[in-house]
Amino acid sequence: MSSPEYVQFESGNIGPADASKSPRFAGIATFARLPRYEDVGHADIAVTGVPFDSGVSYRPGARFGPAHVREASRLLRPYNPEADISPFAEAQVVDAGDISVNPFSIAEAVTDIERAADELRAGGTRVVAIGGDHTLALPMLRSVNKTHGPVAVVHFDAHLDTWDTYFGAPMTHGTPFRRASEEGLIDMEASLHVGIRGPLYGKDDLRDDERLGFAIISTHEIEVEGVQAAVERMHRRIGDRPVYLSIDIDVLDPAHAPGTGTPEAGGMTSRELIRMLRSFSSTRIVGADVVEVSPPYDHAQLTAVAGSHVAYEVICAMATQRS
Ligand SMILES: N=C(N)NCCCC(=O)O
Ligand SMILES: [Zn+2]
Ligand SMILES: [Zn+2]
Repeated sequence: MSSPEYVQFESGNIGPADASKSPRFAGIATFARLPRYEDVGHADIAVTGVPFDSGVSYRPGARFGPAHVREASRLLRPYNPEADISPFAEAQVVDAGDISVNPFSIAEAVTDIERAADELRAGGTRVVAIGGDHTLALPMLRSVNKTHGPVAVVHFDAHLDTWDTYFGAPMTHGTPFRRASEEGLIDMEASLHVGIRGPLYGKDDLRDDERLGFAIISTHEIEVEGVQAAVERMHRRIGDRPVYLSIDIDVLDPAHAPGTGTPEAGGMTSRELIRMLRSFSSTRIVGADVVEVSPPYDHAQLTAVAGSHVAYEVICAMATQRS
């Protein structure tokens, strides 16, 4: 068994295994069949898995998300015609494997994730984390903050994730953005949630959320005003600030992404989400995550295909920018 033949671009970057030379269904899965970090030794952008779901409040399983997304990402191709970019030629993109996270202690796992993100980011590499549950956004933001200060968080999700505690636990998948706001990690003039919908605990959730520094573009608003109007409003708020993109796959309707822990009816289509993500190509993205893919509730890789394409679009938007 030989190792796959990677594409060598004129830019010097090493791309994915060549699907015309080694079948895309063969070999150990890396994201988009990219080389592993250790095969290249440096990276502009690193995809890393965070197999952690001890922060979920309902259905578990997202710990298996990274492996599932990698499997479904085998079919991604190296040229994105809509964005007119070959992301893996423009930037050296690698799969950095999974972060070793403690499944029995959320506090330790959060420390593990922050430390691993710090190490990956040390040489200027930008990290795209594949979850895992949404708890991981907190340590990712803590890491990014050390370089960039408070960033514009653009958070695609059905849920606010600015709740306070569950059973007294401060770090869960429903609370990362409240903690991040309290710690001064977010730019309170420029952060927003996109795709919010579904029942809340009460009106105070919205009052708290606003006080914590978030604006909301709801799924309802996207439906009534249209995707383009939502994109324009989003970018008016972000301006030219550094952006951290956090994408909970449950922002999609359960018809597009059934494999997730806390599904809510009436969500966006994957087409709408991809269109919104493409608008970030002119934005300085300093880090990103794609979270909450839970394979036990998935069917026919629907959610993993959506997750892998979402991560690919984020990489495309990042690839022409320098950190
Ligand atoms: N981050 C996600 N996916 N869900 C948060 C739901 C929190 C709740 O149980 O109300
Ligand atoms: Zn959610
Ligand atoms: Zn979430």
